[in-house]
Amino acid sequence: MTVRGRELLHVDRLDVAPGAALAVLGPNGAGKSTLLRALARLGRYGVTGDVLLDGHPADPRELRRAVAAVLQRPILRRGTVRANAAAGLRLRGVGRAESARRSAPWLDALGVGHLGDRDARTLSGGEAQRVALARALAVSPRVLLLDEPFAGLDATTRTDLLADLRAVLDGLDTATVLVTHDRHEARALAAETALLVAGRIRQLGPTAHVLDHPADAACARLVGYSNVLPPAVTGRPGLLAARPETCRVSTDRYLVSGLAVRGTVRRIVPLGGGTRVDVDTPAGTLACLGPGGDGLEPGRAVVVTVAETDVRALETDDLAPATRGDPASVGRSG
Ligand SMILES: Nc1ncnc2c1ncn2[C@@H]1O[C@H](COP(=O)(O)OP(=O)(O)OP(=O)(O)O)[C@@H](O)[C@H]1O
Repeated sequence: MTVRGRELLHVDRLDVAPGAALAVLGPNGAGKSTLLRALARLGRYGVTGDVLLDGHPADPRELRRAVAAVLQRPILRRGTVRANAAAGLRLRGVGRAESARRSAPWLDALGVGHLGDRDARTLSGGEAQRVALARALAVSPRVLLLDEPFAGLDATTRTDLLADLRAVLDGLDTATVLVTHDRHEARALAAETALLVAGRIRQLGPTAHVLDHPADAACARLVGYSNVLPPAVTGRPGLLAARPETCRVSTDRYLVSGLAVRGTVRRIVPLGGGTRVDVDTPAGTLACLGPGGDGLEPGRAVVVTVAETDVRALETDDLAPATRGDPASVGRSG
């Protein structure tokens, strides 16, 4: 997919089966929204290739009928919640009474049936997003495109909504594509996950596997294995990666087992449930997330340690952040 000759997205193939959910996880600017626009054939882009429905190339009209989308900021119209939930069906030419009858169960399924008479513009962010989802699902879409719909919600609201949506989708034949930069959303909603970096899919497979066995440094950072260690530091072949949650800061000079990297404390960052200690090492700054930073101060010589079971070996040795135009290399994992 190109805009004015610049390639924004280069995806060889991406399949989502009826009833399945695929998460596309990528950092800001990776091309996630562009991918959804490509799937719905929206916008003025140069597109090479096809969007297939049931194996047949679909034209923009067919796609408009088959696809429903929910965006990060729900666009609700003036009027009641009930009228908003029915709006998608009304747009497709369904009569007023029939639209109301068919959309009401979706408001119930998403836990906002009791708000039917409320002015939609008085809803909280979480409630509004539930109404937007009900409106999308009411048209019985064959394809549901979700563009970071949970991003603006607080953690509890998001967790509840993800669980409710997952339960609703489980009973449907709808193929769902969720784009997000949050790996927890991918885990909560999708059986398969694709990692999109700089417009290309770098890894694709079962969500649990992709999130725990990143293929390269860019994928590792995306799924929370943000401490990437080159051979020069570990003395082992190939790149290794570890999650900050599994890295410990030790003032002990001797390590019994696992991986150890010497460094000096850069700063200590108190967080909600613990402390992050940033340690400057020859591998760059490593983050260690744990219960406390007691007895540590900036400048102190320490050792960052990781248990062997928490270290992941990356498939490629490319340390450089991915840039647009990299050759495509898609790891199918799992
Ligand atoms: N119409 C356009 N014209 C020019 N560049 C565009 C256009 N649409 C998108 N881009 C560029 O394509 C890249 C991908 O944009 P996109 O919005 O798809 O990223 P994203 O992964 O959804 O990011 P975010 O998480 O920040 O929303 C960005 O560099 C963006 O500036």
